[in-house]
Amino acid sequence: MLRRLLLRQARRRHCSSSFSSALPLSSPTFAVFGANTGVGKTLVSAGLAASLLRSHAASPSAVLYLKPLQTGFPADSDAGFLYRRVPALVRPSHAAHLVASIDTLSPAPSVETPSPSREEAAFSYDGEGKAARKLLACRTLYAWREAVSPHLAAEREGMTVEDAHVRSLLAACLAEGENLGKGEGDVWKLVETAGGVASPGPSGTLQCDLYRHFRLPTILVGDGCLGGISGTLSAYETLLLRGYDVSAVILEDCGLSNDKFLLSYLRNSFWFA
Ligand SMILES: C[C@H](N)[C@H](N)CCCCCC(=O)O
Repeated sequence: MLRRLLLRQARRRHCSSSFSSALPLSSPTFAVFGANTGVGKTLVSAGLAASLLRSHAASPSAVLYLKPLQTGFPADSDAGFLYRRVPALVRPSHAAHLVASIDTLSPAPSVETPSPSREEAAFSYDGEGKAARKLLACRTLYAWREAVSPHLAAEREGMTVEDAHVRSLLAACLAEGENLGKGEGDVWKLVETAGGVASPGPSGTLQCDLYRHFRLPTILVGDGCLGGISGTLSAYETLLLRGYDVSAVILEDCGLSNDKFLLSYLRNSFWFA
């Protein structure tokens, strides 16, 4: 259901910049933004990747997960989380052969890079019928050691990156991802941002501005905890004001029914009209 909704949104995407027009519409591509850090963007990305890869149809044949900015690395590695956890989530499903890979393109000099810098693992699942081959590629673009905001890590660790470089490396990875499926089925792509919608990137530019050029349809991971209604609405409106299409708002249930309030508020709001 969510997949169908996201697919419809991806196809409705307007092509208003050189980056977005370069992204083929056959590859549903989503930005995953959060109302704050720690709200579960990586869990949602992992769940989405697993549910796409569980499909026993040939398509989608691949999921490309990109984490453009990772701090706290390598202890914090959202790409690592998907690489380790998604194969286990695929396991109970249908016949499939999954190849998962992980790599990091540009770690700061202060980072102790895992060795080898690229890993790959293959999984075969028992099941009936013809096994569909699937790929999961998890990639971190820039990584810093300290678990702080990217602008601060960049300053402290002497690796600042200009916005144009972040964008062009991201664009190159998205374009390269086209070859993942080898034409056997759609390639879905997820771009998980760092922290909240307005958390700064390495140059200090807010990430909601940094990635605006791509015009990616967006999944907002809201906050189901106390204070999360306000945080989620602020994040949502921050995205809408910048012209993002927010395809879905997903939040953890912390027992406060934040989802019910948000749904009823948004249904009656100017934004939803
Ligand atoms: C350390 C970990 N990687 C976090 N997700 C980074 C979050 C940065 C948030 C910056 C901020 O908005 O104050």
